[in-house]
Amino acid sequence: MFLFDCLYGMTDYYAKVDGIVYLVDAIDKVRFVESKKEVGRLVLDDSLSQVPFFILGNKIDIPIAASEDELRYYLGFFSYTTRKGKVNLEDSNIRPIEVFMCSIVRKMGYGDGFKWLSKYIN
Ligand SMILES: Nc1nc2c(ncn2[C@@H]2O[C@H](COP(=O)(O)OP(=O)(O)OP(=O)(O)O)[C@@H](O)[C@H]2O)c(=O)[nH]1
Repeated sequence: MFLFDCLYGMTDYYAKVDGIVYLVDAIDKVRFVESKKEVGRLVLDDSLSQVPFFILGNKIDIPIAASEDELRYYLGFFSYTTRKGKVNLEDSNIRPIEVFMCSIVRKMGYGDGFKWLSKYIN
């Protein structure tokens, strides 16, 4: 099961969650503050602490879209992501977390995110 986007009131389902995908509109910069709060809430949720998490910044086909680094910065993940290779989690408490950019209408980018996520799901 994946948690997709912000799903308030779904804590009953958290025990079954294999991965979290949080979709952000990369052109709606005014709402980055709201996204930062929601992402922070999910990241700090103890019941999801081992769950791989990726953020998808959508609409990169539009020139004013935030870049990947901007999104990392605005969501508070600049030095916190685990990068796109696979991290060995066995000897650490690191939780896989990463940012990917995509354009859903152009059908590009999100596949990389799901491939990355699949490395951490048994
Ligand atoms: N150019 C472009 N447009 C997109 C993309 N993804 C969605 N849209 C369009 O953006 C418009 C608004 O859709 P969303 O951004 O999903 O908005 P929403 O979820 O309905 O509304 P909010 O939750 O308020 O953001 C629709 O017309 C979509 O077709 C994309 O990757 N690129």
